[in-house]
Amino acid sequence: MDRVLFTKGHGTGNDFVILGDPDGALDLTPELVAALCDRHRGIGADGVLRVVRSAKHPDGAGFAADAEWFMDYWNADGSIAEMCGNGVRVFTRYLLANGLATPGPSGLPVATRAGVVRAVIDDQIIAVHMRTPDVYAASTATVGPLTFPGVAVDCGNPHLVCGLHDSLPLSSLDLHHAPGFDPALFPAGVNVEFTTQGEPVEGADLHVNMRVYERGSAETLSCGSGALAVGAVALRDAGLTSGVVAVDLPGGRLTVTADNSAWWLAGPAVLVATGEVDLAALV
Ligand SMILES: N[C@@H](CCC[C@H](N)C(=O)O)C(=O)O
Repeated sequence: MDRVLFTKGHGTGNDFVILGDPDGALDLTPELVAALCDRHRGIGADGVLRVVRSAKHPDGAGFAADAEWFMDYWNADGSIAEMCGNGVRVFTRYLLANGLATPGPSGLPVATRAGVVRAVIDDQIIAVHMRTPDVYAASTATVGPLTFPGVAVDCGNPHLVCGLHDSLPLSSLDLHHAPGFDPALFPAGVNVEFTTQGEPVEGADLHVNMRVYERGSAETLSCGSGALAVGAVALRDAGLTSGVVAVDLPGGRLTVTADNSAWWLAGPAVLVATGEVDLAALV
């Protein structure tokens, strides 16, 4: 199976190579994923989404009764992650575009390593009912000589949200290298979000600007689960248990809504290309 069909898509600039593999026949390896995501020698992406029937993947089989499709998510370096908020939204767009699923009255269930989430489609915007983020510990991140206090948040995958003082713009951070973090608190690594408070925007209770350095993918234009973590910390810091948080990232705006303990992540999800890749030419 040297030649394989792929689709390229993104959610607010967080881009993915999507591989339709309903029966789990593809021998996806860390090396192959890293080669596909290589922006010079491969297709180029922040990660790979394998679209596989839950029943046909060992990590998805336990969810097969609740969700037909499993998002097998891989970071650009070939590592596997539990959750990808933008990935779920792009994955849903792929299912719809290829006639692989039809949303029911309560949306479209998608299985992930962090459990089953539900996507609701409103034209260009896809909103996902995410699991409740758990804000659980104080920690720090370092960028060069700078140390930033932060808060650990579990969104199914690990996050560390660090608020910057108003005097330090987000653009001043050098995120060419991975921020330092406490490996005792994050033994499997962590996605690090840096935030500043935004000006008031219409339709949102809070507005936050954010940059992210993702575990396994370096700095990306957007991170959905990161935005969820940032939204949870912003609401907590404002003393709110529900509300709407507009999160502006380099790739665009995501909206986090907490409503009666239900947490939603919403934003655009776009498919931009389809093609055929010669796997033998990659590695
Ligand atoms: N960009 C994703 C998160 C992808 C996984 C992350 N890099 C990890 O290793 O946990 C998102 O939109 O949530």
